[in-house]
Amino acid sequence: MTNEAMITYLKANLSKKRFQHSMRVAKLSKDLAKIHGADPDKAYFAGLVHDIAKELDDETCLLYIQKANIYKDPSIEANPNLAHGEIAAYLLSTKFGIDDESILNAVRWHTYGRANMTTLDKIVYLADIIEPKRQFEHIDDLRKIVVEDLNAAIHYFFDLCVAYLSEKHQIVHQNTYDMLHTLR
Ligand SMILES: Nc1ncnc2c1ncn2[C@@H]1O[C@H](COP(=O)(O)OP(=O)(O)O)[C@@H](O)[C@H]1O
Repeated sequence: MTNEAMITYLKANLSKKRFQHSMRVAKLSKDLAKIHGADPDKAYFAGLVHDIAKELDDETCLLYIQKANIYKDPSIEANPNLAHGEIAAYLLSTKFGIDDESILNAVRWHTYGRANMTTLDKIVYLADIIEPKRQFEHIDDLRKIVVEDLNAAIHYFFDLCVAYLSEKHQIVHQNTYDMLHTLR
């Protein structure tokens, strides 16, 4: 599937806000791939499609969680839409014929990470968090660290994320701890 065809699909099927976010994540993922030695075209495409399932309601997410046999971490039990990355990878492979595992994995794990993240996984995970329209305390520091060192950026974001999630009384997905323990 070409970038153009996917952009047309996303424009027609996502809200304007989500579509524009996806375009920014695609562009930033491509730029980061050039800096950190990943494939810029794969990074662009993964960024483009990362949120293809983000606007599904909880009922539909639960359906796909069953269908795709997605592990029901307590954080997902509490918030089925948290699994939108894993659902997106399932949809991209079954409905769009995308078979590049490195792209599917970057999409699959973009929200909570996984053990042994690849450079492409890290790029899409971080691009989603720091795309130009995001705004939160310490984001400018985080943006600098992302350019220097992807692993350090993930550690830095984790501390912010834990504080943010505990404020919202949300549970950190187990994969996020696995990601941190295996970063290299
Ligand atoms: N339960 C969770 N476990 C681990 N990481 C999470 C969890 N919820 C959110 N995150 C991380 O925090 C970021 C911001 O979360 P949130 O504001 O809920 O999502 P978004 O702004 O993408 O809609 C996500 O992109 C993800 O990296």
